[in-house]
Amino acid sequence: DKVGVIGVPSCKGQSAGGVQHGPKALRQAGIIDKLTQLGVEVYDYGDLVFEQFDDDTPILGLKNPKNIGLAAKKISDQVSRVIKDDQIALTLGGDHSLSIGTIHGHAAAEKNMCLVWVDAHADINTPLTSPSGNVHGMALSFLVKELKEYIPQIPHFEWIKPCISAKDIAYIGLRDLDPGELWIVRNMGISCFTMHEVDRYGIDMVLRMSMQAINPHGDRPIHLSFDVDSLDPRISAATGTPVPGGLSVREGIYIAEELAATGKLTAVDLVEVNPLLGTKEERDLTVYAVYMFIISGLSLCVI
Ligand SMILES: N[C@@]1(C(=O)O)CN(C[C@@H]2CCCCN2)C[C@@H]1CCC[B-](O)(O)O
Ligand SMILES: [Mn+2]
Ligand SMILES: [Mn+2]
Ligand SMILES: [Mn+2]
Repeated sequence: DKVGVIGVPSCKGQSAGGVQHGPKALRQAGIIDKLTQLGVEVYDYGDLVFEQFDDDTPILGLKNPKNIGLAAKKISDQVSRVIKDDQIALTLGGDHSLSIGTIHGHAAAEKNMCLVWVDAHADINTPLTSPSGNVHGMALSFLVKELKEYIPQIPHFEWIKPCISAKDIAYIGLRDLDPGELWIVRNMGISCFTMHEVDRYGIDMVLRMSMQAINPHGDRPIHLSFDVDSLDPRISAATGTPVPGGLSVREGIYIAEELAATGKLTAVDLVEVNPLLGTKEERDLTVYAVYMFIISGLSLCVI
């Protein structure tokens, strides 16, 4: 397989400075060199450049609508192009609001795609249920067809077409949801494997149940959106919203390997690495965990 790497130095979906340096930190870890050494054909599209707009007033509490809405459009177009070029779109973030663009772009290129969201959080607050106004916690609400009636008109978001159904999504690693998200996940029937299910069934069974739910015939392109805060903070402290009791590195790697082994992995987001948070050791460990995650997975794509 071929892999197209897209850097997205986004930070406006949340409030901790530094996450925009995630792409640089992941590149410096040597992801591209290692994949190349392993025989993966890698195309590096560099980092997307986003025009900065200072006149960006919050709307209904949602912060940075203009910057995020316009950035997401660029991301969507780029991811679409990469997938249409028959490459796996590997997006290096940046905060999780970038997934508005990557999932929208993936669906534009592969309308039958399905989504595995690995995260401590559901990131499905609507602008009206969000406790923070940070778009990284709302990304999915703009994309899920069944939520359309609950989403108010947001300037610069009008171009976003909901492109995925609740039944096409599987969550893994959840352990910190807001009340509005809990209602949505329960009432929309989204497959949800929290850390409780990971403890109870083990990661292999959780993956089998996830695929049974969203990709039973193994014919659908898979979008894997990986928030580094899905991992336990002891191995991924350099992130904006850490939550105790997360996945081990081995569980994370297993997810990447199993999804890659399906041969249907078509897009991967690596998000929320913030090199400015935590000590140097914590940063290096966080980056290394993401490196191991992606190398283990994509190196299987060579076979
Ligand atoms: N649901 C949230 C939102 O702001 O919407 C609230 N939460 C922080 C809050 C801290 C106090 C205890 C309850 N949680 C962060 C999350 C977004 C994470 C976005 B991600 O991309 O990092 O997953
Ligand atoms: Mn998270
Ligand atoms: Mn997230
Ligand atoms: Mn986070």
